[in-house]
Amino acid sequence: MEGVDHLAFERNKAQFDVDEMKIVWAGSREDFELSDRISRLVASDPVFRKDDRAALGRKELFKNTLRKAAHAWKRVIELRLSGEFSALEPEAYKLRAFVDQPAFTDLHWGMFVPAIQGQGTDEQQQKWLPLAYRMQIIGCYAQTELGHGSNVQGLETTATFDPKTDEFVIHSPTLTSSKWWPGGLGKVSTHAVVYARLIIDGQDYGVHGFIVQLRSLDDHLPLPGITIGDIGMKFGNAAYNTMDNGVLTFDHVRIPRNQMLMRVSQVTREGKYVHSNVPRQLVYGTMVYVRQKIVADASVALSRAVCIATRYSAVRRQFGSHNGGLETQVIDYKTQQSRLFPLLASAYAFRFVGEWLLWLYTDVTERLKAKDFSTLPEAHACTAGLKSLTTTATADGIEECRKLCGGHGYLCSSGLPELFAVYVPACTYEGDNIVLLLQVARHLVKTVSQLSTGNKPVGTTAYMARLEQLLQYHSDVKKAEDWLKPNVVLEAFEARAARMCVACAQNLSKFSNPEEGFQELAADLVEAAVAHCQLIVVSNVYALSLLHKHLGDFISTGCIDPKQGSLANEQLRNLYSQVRPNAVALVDAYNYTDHYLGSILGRYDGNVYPKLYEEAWKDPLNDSIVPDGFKEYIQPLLKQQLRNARL
Ligand SMILES: CCCCCCCC/C=C\CCCC(=O)SCCNC(=O)CCNC(=O)[C@H](O)C(C)(C)COP(=O)(O)OP(=O)(O)OC[C@H]1O[C@@H](n2cnc3c(N)ncnc32)[C@H](O)[C@@H]1OP(=O)(O)O
Ligand SMILES: Cc1cc2nc3c(=O)[nH]c(=O)nc-3n(C[C@H](O)[C@H](O)[C@H](O)COP(=O)(O)OP(=O)(O)OC[C@H]3O[C@@H](n4cnc5c(N)ncnc54)[C@H](O)[C@@H]3O)c2cc1C
Repeated sequence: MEGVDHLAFERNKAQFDVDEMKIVWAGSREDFELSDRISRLVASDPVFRKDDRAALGRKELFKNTLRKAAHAWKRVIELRLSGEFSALEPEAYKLRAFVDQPAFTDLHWGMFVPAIQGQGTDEQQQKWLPLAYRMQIIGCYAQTELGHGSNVQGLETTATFDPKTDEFVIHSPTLTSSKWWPGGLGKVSTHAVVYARLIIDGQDYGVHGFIVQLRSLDDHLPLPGITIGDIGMKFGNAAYNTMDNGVLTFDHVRIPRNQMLMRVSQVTREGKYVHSNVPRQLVYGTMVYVRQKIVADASVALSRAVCIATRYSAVRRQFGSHNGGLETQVIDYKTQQSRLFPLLASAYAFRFVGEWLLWLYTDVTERLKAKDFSTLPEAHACTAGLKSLTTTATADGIEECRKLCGGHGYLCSSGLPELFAVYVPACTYEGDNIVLLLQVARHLVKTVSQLSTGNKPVGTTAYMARLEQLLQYHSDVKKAEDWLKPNVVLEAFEARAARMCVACAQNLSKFSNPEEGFQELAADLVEAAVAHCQLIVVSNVYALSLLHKHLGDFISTGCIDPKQGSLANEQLRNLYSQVRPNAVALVDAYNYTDHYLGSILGRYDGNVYPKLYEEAWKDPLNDSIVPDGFKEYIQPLLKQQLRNARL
């Protein structure tokens, strides 16, 4: 029934203050009030309706996205939600909150602007950032090519310095050098930060960033020498098809020398290459920035799915009726809890580890300003590893939430198929998850190999300093509640990670060619990297469900024995019983509007069945009783069969 809260009985079970938890989830009371205000504005604005996406064709879908993005920008300005232009991120995130689907603005604010901020000189920032902040130009991040994405050093686009004219000539020498994938590139962006091989006097200086104008600011047509378009439909119906991921080729396009991003390296008027004594990897800085943002994104995406699955699990009843009484809520089945509650915990865990990663990223950014590069390897390893870990867990978690909702989870009106289709490329973009874990593994093996030189590991590898102890470690857990002691859990995770890293390092040492060994042992190295990254999350937040899921590692590395593993599982069941009365309240704390969730199963009021039934009839297929095509194709067949039967 309208207006009735079918989940009130669940909400009354909460054993904590939901309003306080809303502040915790939002990060601060100010952030909560702003996000609450924006989400309600969006929900009440017909421009931001989402229920029509599945029925729109690609062109209408994209046009509608442009309309939403333009309206969102106007509303951000009208409502004075736009802080000082220097306060970049709130703009980006406010726009995303309004538009709430992949759009060119993600890349303008999320990559084009940060690339100029991180790799542009002060003069270049003063010239380009005000144009970008006011959206007088629209930018994208054009790095990936048809032939190379993971291997950035393999990019083929060239930027050849011409001393006669003081210009770079940007060119696509091969088909595989075509820029391919950049979001916002296909139909909208007027400019791009293009990553290309710097060539001076025949010498290749490797990949650098260049600001290139792609389209006229008058008629939006591609400039001379530029061939540009969309790469075509992607996974899912609406999903990422609201984004114009593009293809771009250059035919000897000339740009002024001062459009090479020159904070890290410079080219003088005379054509001399100057590489100030900073790590060349600073050219990758934008990717590091986005990877830490993607960890925060993971907590949002996973919490949306968990909110839907938790509320529906409390509404759905199946079996268990006695004497005509109510059937059992599926959330009370221990199997449902063992699948759902770890995801509920993960959403919170990723939210908090994302805060920690933002602190780490901010710290390394401040250090870089002071030419302190000491924590750059740690920042790279943590952003790469946590981006990989959280996106894999979130993509798998959204799919699990669909399954937790049974058949109705497969309906578009559940919101889960669209959420999954939009989310899963996160396991690939901003770095393929396996490639990134291999980066973490390199960092870990290097750390272990340097222990013998007296090099003291710091940051998230500090536990390696206690290697002797960790290699002797065996948990002294004797009863289930011992697993509630944070130090008991932490030591087990440290020992597991240390032992897996040392085992890899020892096996690598058997290879005369280290690179060959690394390739041969890559699968083991990835597992060791996962163990290390899970330790980072655990040391910042949570554990037991991970320990249970990876029990094989803990037992095979001798950290715990099977009995202790079963005690952990027993304690996990006890914890599920403690979570159960708070489950609905814990997802209410995300403070998501029904509009934002876009899910009938996840409605705040739990009024699922009437709304599911109502929604079905809106499908265009129900516009006619007899569907188009039936009389043309099927009825003749039926009649023929009937005639044959009478013969
Ligand atoms: C509104 C805000 C929105 C924000 C978010 C919105 C969501 C956006 C949606 C979609 C965006 C998607 C955009 C993209 O996909 S952009 C393209 C992304 N591409 C990649 O991520 C490419 C991945 N590949 C790489 O990063 C590199 O190729 C590499 C795998 C790291 C290898 O690089 P390279 O060959 O140069 O390096 P080596 O492996 O040989 O290592 C050499 C040493 O360099 C160190 N290193 C490597 N990378 C970094 C780094 N980023 N920072 C610091 N140091 C780095 C490495 O550790 C080695 O060090 P050592 O000491 O061992 O020598
Ligand atoms: C939705 C979406 C949006 C994107 N947006 C942008 C954008 O705005 N700008 C941009 O520049 N790019 C963008 N990209 C491109 C994206 O960054 C790349 O696709 C990503 O970096 C992966 O690279 P790849 O496609 O070359 O994968 P590949 O590296 O070809 O991966 C294929 C397989 O090879 C494996 N593999 C590769 N190298 C190794 C290795 N050394 N060891 C072991 N296994 C390996 C991978 O694990 C994977 O299983 C986007 C991609 C998507 C899907």
